[in-house]
Amino acid sequence: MQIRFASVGFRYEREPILRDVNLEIPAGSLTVICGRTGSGKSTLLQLMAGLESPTAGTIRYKGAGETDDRILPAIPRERLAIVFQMPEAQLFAGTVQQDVGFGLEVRKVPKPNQLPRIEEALRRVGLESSEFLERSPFLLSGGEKRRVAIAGALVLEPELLILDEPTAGLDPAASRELLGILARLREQRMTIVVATHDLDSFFPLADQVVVMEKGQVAYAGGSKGLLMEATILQEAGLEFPSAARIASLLRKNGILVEAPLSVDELIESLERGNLAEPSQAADWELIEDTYRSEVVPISNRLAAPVLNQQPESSMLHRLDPRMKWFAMVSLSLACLSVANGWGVAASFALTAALFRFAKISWRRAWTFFRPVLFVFGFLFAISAVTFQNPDWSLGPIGITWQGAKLGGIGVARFLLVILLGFLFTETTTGAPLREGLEWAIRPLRKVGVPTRDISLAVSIALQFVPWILEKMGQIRKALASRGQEITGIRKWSPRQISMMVVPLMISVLTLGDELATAIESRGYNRYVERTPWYELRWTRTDTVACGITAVTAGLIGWLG
Ligand SMILES: Nc1ncnc2c1ncn2[C@@H]1O[C@H](COP(=O)(O)OP(=O)(O)OP(=O)(O)O)[C@@H](O)[C@H]1O
Repeated sequence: MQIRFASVGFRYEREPILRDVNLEIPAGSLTVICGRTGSGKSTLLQLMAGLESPTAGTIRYKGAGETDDRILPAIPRERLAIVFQMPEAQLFAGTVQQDVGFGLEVRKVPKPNQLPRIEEALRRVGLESSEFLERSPFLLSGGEKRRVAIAGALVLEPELLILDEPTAGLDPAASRELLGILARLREQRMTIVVATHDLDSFFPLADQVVVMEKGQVAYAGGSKGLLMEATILQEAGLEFPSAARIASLLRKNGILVEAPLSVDELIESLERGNLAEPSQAADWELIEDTYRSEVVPISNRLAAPVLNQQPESSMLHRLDPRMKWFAMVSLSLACLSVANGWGVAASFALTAALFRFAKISWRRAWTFFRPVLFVFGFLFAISAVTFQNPDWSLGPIGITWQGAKLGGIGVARFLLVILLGFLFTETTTGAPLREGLEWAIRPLRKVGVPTRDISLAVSIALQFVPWILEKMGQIRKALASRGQEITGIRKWSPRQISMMVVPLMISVLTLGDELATAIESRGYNRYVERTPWYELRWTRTDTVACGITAVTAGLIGWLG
């Protein structure tokens, strides 16, 4: 399958993540996408897999034997498969057979036809079905889990296979096996796109290398061409592949080598042992020189990256955390005390103004609140229902306006408190949040309250919420990539939630375990005084903000 990006742009929130991406992925090729962390590789892959839509430009796909290229959804999504970073965290079924067969189940492939396809997918990734079909995917080794995840992508027989960091975290043997699998898939003319930092492994395999820098394509072309323009790799903050570094060093020391792309090629050319003139040039010049003597490959340096993705911050971000704790608690109490529509309206208006002031994007807030709104809507509905003296009825179910009003106000109060908590965590990072709380509750230490444990637990718990939501988004994308595309309210159906629970619980437990180990390994001791690395600093702005908050909280309390 051939893929063509034409002037593609993308943003999650305000800041552009990708800009003016023009790229062609030839059918049957293996393309390697590299770039420093945060340069937009994973985002590019998700657009390619149709899990996100470009905010500018188009992505066109042309299948084997097709005359015209098409955009999604005219091209069925099952022809594009993606395997995410650390896909093992997204395995969820009880057996390998169920996990690999998930995409077939979703596509309602008849049961008798499923098993041969699952076995074939396992064979393609080098797993013996008789040994693995009935095993739990959670009890496999890291390399085996990753192969199961790839089999889950291959089972729908896609024409395009996208892999994000496929060798990350694998030992050298597992990595080599995975490279062998990809080499075989390429021989079968599958189009493969890999985002990776592991240039040593992928350079020799790549038909095309794409270098991403700050959301733009800095280079797209052959791997030798890239080494001929070695400064591009340097500017993109990437290491040269070891074979290239060793080759240039050997050249410097008088041993001529043909420009190798892999260590194997290097050893082969060394065995031939042609001598070279010693050189005094700089490392990157030597690398360019070494590869320039080769046949001229395709190479095209593209638009110079200009993006600066510094996150925006507001005055709310800069306020002292003690002031923000005070504001959150006093405004939350005021919101909880409102008992009429005016109070509710004023509190929402204030919260909306604070969100705007803090420059929190509506899209992010909406992602956070969607699940909560569903629960609150349900609570509101049941508070309005009555079976005695209804004001209005639909069959046996009656509605009272009084119940609806009281339920509405109750739900609004709690929603406001959650909104304020969200605002607080969005504008305060972990260390200030913790220091501020610890300062406020420190006097309780005298009466034996473990204040340090409490502040640590609260700051971790508050930051767990956005993390969990982000994880849920990733799992939903993983399910969508395997054919489970659910939109609207059905995203929150019991079936959908049950499928997300297993990988989510595994992620939460793993993170909890890692956090506990990290805290322990850093020598955390609740009884020992530690040096804070965030210094609390109260300024005049904080005093003014405190005054405004107190007045506003009083006004809301009075109005409500
Ligand atoms: N769901 C999201 N919401 C908002 N911003 C995001 C989201 N996902 C990624 N980003 C931002 O987009 C930018 C590019 O991220 P991306 O994951 O594509 O980079 P990457 O090159 O794949 O990095 P890495 O090598 O670390 O995986 C980063 O600044 C990141 O913070």
